[in-house]
Formats: sequence, structure tokens, C-alpha cells
Amino acid sequence: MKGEPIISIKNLVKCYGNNSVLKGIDLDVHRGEIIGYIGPNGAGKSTTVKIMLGLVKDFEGDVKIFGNDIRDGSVEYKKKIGYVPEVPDIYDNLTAKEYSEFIGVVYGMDKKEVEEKTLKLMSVFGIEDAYTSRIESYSKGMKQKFLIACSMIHDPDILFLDEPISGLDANSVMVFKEVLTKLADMGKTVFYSSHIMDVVEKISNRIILLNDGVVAADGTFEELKRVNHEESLENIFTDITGVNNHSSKADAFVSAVKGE
Ligand SMILES: Nc1ncnc2c1ncn2[C@@H]1O[C@H](COP(=O)(O)OP(=O)(O)OP(=O)(O)O)[C@@H](O)[C@H]1O
Repeated sequence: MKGEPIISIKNLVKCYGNNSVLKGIDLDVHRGEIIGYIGPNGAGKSTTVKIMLGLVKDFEGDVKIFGNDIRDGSVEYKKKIGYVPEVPDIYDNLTAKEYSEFIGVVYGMDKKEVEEKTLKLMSVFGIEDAYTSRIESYSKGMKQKFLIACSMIHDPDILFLDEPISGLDANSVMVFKEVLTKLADMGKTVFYSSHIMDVVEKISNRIILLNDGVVAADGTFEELKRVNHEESLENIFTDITGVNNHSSKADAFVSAVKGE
């Protein structure tokens, strides 16, 4: 599985004004890895992903993807990347047909190929009948399934998935989890950012926990369990992020609701 890293991050630092979000991240990711990228709200997970995608440019440190420094200005590497954003910025007055054609053009794909692929991908999720409907008329889950389909129409080598199963029903989640495993077996790399610990625990072959601007844990689930003497990722997360007063926080919330 090893060899040259497909993503190489050295001493990545990112500040928003006085807010120091990433304080020196070092990370090598290899082909076929499914990285579960976790951390508390605001830890900088989306920021890291956006830097790798070239969407956030003002950072310190080195980021190489497929061996190329992303500062070089080349957009070629982006053709080999698929992305499901946490908050989709989708033109939802378009139909799925129109939107996927637009995406296909960006990736330099043939229109017919885009249509065939989009319909096949949508039909796996049972939403192909909505192909010519406006995306704004979709349910939350339908929209998410369509975004997942769009992220893969160009057969990317790296997938960045930010809370990808949000809104998906249990059957669709099962299909999607298997899809990821099969893609990783083919040598694709998956960067999976989520707060749903039991899914991360099951699908990832490596888990990276970001806390307070640094990588606080990095290893397989088995390794993290051994080092942290815990049986679940949820408990490992709680131990490392140092929040163990859940019950008193809940009491304070309920008191506030009651106006106490
Ligand atoms: N465009 C921006 N301008 C200013 N601050 C930002 C911007 N984007 C993110 N931040 C700040 O950077 C920090 C990290 O945000 P980020 O979205 O990367 O966290 P995250 O780990 O993905 O969180 P979540 O789990 O809540 O999605 C937060 O403090 C956030 O307020």
C-alpha cells in the first residue's frame, strides 16, 4: 500500500486573523487509504480539505498532491479529485441533467458519457427518475445522493468527503460504505471527514484526529484502541479532546431551557 505518498502535507499552518486554526500539520497519505478525518467542531477539518482543493490559498507550509506542489497553480491535479462538500454550493435551479453536464464540461468529459454515467449512478441510489427535475425539488437525501454521484462521474483518484452520508437512509449508507471499500481496494484514496463515529470506526483503515490545531492521534482503529485503552472511537475522541463533563453540560442546557 505504501510507496510515494499521494498527499504530502508538511508543517501546514493556517490562521484566520488572530484565530490560529492549523498549527503545524504533517501528514502523508497513500494510495488505497480510507482516512477517517475527525475532530471537534471548528478543529479545522474543512479548512484542511479546502486548502488541498485549492479553495483556501493563504496558508504556510507545503502541500503536495500527486507529487506536485499545489502552489504551482496547475489545475490538472483537480481533475483527479472528487469532492462532496459539507455545505453544498449547488446551482439548484438547474436539473440534475443540466448540473451534471456542467460538471462534466469542467472535467473535459463527453456529454453522452456524462449522461450515461450520471443516470447509472443515480439509479443505484434509486433517484434516476429525478434526472430532469430541478435539484431544488429534491429531498435532503436525494440531493446528497446526487452530490455523491457528481463527485465521482470523472472517476477521480482521490475523494474528499465532508459529512457525505448526511441525510442518507440506512440502506443507502450501507451501499455507500461498500462503494468506498471497493474504490479503496482499486487504489483510490478516500479522505472522509465526519462526526458519525461508528461509521468512521468501521470504514476507515486509518483515523486521524485533529485537535487544537495539531494531529492528536493517527493510526488504525485497533492501534488507537490499544494506545488509549478504550473500545469505541467515541470514547477515544472524548478522552483525547478532554471533554468529560457531558452530563453537567446537559444539566446546564436543560436549566437554561427552563429559564433557571
Ligand atoms: N472563511 C473563514 N473566515 C474566518 N474564519 C474561518 C473561515 N473558515 C473557517 N474559519 C474558522 O476556522 C476554524 C476551523 O473551521 P473549519 O470549518 O475548518 O472546522 P471543522 O473542523 O471543519 O468544523 P466542523 O466540525 O464544525 O465542520 C473555525 O474557528 C472557523 O470559525
